[in-house]
Amino acid sequence: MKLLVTGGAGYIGGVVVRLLVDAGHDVTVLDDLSTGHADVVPDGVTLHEMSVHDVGSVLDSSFDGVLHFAAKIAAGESVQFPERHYHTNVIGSLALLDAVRAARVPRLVFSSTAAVYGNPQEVPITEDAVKAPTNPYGWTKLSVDAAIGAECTAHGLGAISLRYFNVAGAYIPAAGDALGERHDPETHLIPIALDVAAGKREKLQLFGDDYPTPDGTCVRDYIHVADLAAAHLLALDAVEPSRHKVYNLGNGNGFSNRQVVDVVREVTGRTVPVEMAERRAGDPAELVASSARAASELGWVPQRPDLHSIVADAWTFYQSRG
Ligand SMILES: NC(=O)c1ccc[n+]([C@@H]2O[C@H](COP(=O)([O-])OP(=O)(O)OC[C@H]3O[C@@H](n4cnc5c(N)ncnc54)[C@H](O)[C@@H]3O)[C@@H](O)[C@H]2O)c1
Ligand SMILES: O=c1ccn([C@@H]2O[C@H](COP(=O)(O)OP(=O)(O)O[C@H]3O[C@H](CO)[C@H](O)[C@H](O)[C@H]3O)[C@@H](O)[C@H]2O)c(=O)[nH]1
Repeated sequence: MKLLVTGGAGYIGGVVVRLLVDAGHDVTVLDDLSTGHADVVPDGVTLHEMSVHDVGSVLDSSFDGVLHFAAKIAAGESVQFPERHYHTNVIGSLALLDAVRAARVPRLVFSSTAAVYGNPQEVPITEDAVKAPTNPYGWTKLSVDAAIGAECTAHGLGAISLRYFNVAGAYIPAAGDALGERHDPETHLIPIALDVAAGKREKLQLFGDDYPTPDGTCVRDYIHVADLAAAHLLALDAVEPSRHKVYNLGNGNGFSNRQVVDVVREVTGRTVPVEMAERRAGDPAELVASSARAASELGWVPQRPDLHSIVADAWTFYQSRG
């Protein structure tokens, strides 16, 4: 298939691009490099360095599908600067839908998120659970999911929203460069904890220990980036015209922030000094996925569900970067 990948120079999009190219697809990347890196895009893949708001100048009827990763991603930032998230995630995605409609591109795979659920009434969270985001980031993704659903009904697009839980780890291929998280500034727990383990930061601040969870810190469900990426290839094959399908992607195992730090200590063999800090605004207490629908309908089976291997791959990548 001829595919456009927005955000394909980013952490997750970059791994998906690699898998798509390996599977023989003809891939084009659109990315403004605001958080991504041009060196992630493989040789032979065209990179349009531009904003998703201008995607209409690139997309034409020769494309068979779009995978849409380009977004602002930090939930905490979205509380302080909601306008950034609405501008990129909502207005940018509406520009993409306009371009998809104009060019009659038949397939869309969208990066949605566990943040659409907010504080769940039950865990594990199924796709039918109540959606009550606790931060603007989650609201932007929920509103785009709704816009995509309406687009499919009205105009015949076939789309899949993949609701990722917490993506972590690195893609370590047998040959070629490894790909992992390189956000600047970094906001995610695991890469920050690795920074502390490596001595690049003095200590890890843990945001809140008074949540209604077993040890008081937030609980998350970590999914290996390579497992997550594999789901996108399955989704491309599962798209059906005029339908919008939604799948949660996680391992179904919750780890508290303290437990994550313990795993980082075990994997690295280093000390990770921790300092308790205030809650970070917008954080839901617990996000753990039921991915039963993705298993039964997409045939998706994570190959690296163990948090130790996820952190070990992140550490291998971290060390490879010196
Ligand atoms: N990382 C996670 O745990 C997680 C969890 C759930 C959902 N997601 C979603 O997955 C997607 C990818 O996340 P990621 O972790 O790879 O983040 P990332 O920041 O590494 O990648 C995002 C990419 O989009 C690009 N981009 C941002 N704004 C753009 C714009 N206006 N125009 C064009 N390109 C733009 C960035 O340069 C970057 O390359 C996002 O949509 C995010 O919301 C991520
Ligand atoms: O220095 C830090 C960084 C994070 N945390 C805590 O670690 C947990 C995980 O935080 P992350 O920032 O790593 O991830 P989030 O759960 O906030 O969000 C991530 O996963 C979500 C899905 O669950 C989203 O889609 C989002 O894009 C992605 O950033 C939270 O309780 C957070 O407060 C700390 O205590 N200290």
